Amino acid sequence: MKKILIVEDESLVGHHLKLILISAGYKVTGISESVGEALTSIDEQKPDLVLLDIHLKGALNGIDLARKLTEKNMAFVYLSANFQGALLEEAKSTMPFGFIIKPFREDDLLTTLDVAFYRYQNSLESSRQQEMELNQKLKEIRDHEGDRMQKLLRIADNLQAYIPFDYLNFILKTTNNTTVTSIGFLRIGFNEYQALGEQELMNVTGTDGNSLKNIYSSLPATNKAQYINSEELDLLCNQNPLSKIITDTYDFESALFFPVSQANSTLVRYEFYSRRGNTYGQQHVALLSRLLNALGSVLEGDRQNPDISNLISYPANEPVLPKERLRDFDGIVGQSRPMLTVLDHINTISPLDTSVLILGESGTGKERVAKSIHSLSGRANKPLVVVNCASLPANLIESELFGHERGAFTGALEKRTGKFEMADGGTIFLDEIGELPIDLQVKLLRVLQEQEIERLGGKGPIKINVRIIAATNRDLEKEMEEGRFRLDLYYRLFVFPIIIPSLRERIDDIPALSNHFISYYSKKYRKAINGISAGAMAQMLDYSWPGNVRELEHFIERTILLSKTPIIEQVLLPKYPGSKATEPEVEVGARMKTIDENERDYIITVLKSCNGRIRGASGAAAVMGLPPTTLHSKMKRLGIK
Ligand SMILES: Nc1ncnc2c1ncn2[C@@H]1O[C@H](COP(=O)(O)OP(=O)(O)OP(=O)(O)O)[C@@H](O)[C@H]1O
Repeated sequence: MKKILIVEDESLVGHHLKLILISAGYKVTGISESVGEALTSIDEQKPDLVLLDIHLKGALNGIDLARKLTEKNMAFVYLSANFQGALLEEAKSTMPFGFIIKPFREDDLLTTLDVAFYRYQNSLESSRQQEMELNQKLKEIRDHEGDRMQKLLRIADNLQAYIPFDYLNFILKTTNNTTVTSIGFLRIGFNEYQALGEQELMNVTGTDGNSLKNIYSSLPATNKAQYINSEELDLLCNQNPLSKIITDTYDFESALFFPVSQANSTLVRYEFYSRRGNTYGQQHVALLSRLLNALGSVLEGDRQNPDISNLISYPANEPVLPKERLRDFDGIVGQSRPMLTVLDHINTISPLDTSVLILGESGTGKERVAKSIHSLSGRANKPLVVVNCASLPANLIESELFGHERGAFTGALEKRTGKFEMADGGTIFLDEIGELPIDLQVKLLRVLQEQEIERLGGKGPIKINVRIIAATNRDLEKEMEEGRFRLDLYYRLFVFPIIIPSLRERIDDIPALSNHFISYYSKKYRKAINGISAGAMAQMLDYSWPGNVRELEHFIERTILLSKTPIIEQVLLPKYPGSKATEPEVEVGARMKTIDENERDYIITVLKSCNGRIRGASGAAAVMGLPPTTLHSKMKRLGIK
């Protein structure tokens, strides 16, 4: 019997809830009226889920309690009379497993709990599975013959999907245990990193050798795990000069430190840094703690040769790639920071069988992401069936999805296999799920729950094994409020959402996407066009792209068709966002710039848009998709200072 704790300061409501839950077959472990009471009760009774009101007796409220429950990895559902604006946002940030709005209908309460248990179980299972995989990976790294730099790099690369970072710094001790040094990996692409040993650190931070030695020797010994966010990071930097130079150089906003005592005592601490605020929490510390044995022995093989002088054996400043995990995301172009987060999510979710909900404006690449998840999953050799729910006439959707028997309705002359059956063993991609009529949403929910379908006019249910990926550009929360989308279906699908940013939010991707489409369409239309001028690129970077990548793609296609020069010299985009793009005009007979002149202009424009920064995820090299050293030599050749 599942156990639920009710946290509610109005005793009438509390007792009413208790009666409903008991008659639905739950065990109610108690009714607490304050956060303190609730925590004691949780320790004693170990409920499976907590149903909590936001307003409680005492100084702390339900959101404070929720934060503690998140740290304990416990399931909880909010219950409140008002979730408005900021309060709702704050409540959502604690990642609840459901919301119930007072007054509620009994049915809605029970469905929400049912869904919450399902989601909790699902997230638990996927995190267990991921943890097992990570443990296994760390063992493989330990047993693998290879140099230490590759080992550290592979550790960093494997941790990325679980603990996102822009920089992972390993603090290490030398053989005699007296000298400390560090090796850091700065993320510059999906699985591309810039290695920073002592020399590189001195170069990028402008610190001289003696100062760096002093910094290392004065590093505070941190023996406990800690995560640090925003303002606290400044405080930490005051005490930790190494964190200070790293944070100042790369504008980090949060950090997580985790000490590990390595069997051969060479590795002392993992330091994760992120440019996003509030990236780290108790769940990351808990994960690292569970991996402590694996992390503690991962460099064990180096016991015979614990000298770290061979660490920096790579050509300095060249990006390093781990020898495995080279992912091809099925043609997804873009390495901007928001896009790297999307790629990380794809990488994590693909091997699991969980449903995925892809959210994003029209033309952002939702279908492309769905294809990538399918092709990276264990179902890749089975079909991926794409259904656009918006383009099907309402009266045909059901037979289209579930199929029909001959004679099931007037006009059903032949038996028809539905899309779900076609996708058996594979994946179905339900695009524009927000358009699905409400009665079919119930049927879809049943497919998700029971993994079976029923053909129209059929004799009974048919078992199927299909993974569902759904996508929408609608605001589903608003659709639910207005009664057009079912809450239970939303939560079933929302187990793993992937949010694709609009192109406006990742302008760093515009050069790479443009070059990709230029090369694709110039080949397709057999035109010798191989680049775009700096001025034209600057205009493209300035435009707001309301139609996102699709608009960019169509624009380049038209430009290629009309262009008469080997380099696209000029583009004419609307001045006001929202107005229609004008067709590009091509200069005829004008003096053409040389390729070098164009390259020079392009590099200068990108450098300007990156505030002169070359390295780093938002540096010019990353924007152009070049290693920083290559960019340096190009700049030297073209006389750019
Ligand atoms: N990151 C990307 N890299 C390469 N091509 C992309 C990328 N994102 C989108 N595209 C291309 O842009 C076009 C639109 O993408 P897609 O159809 O996946 O968008 P969508 O979000 O599903 O749109 P809608 O909501 O209108 O269905 C496609 O031709 C797709 O291949």
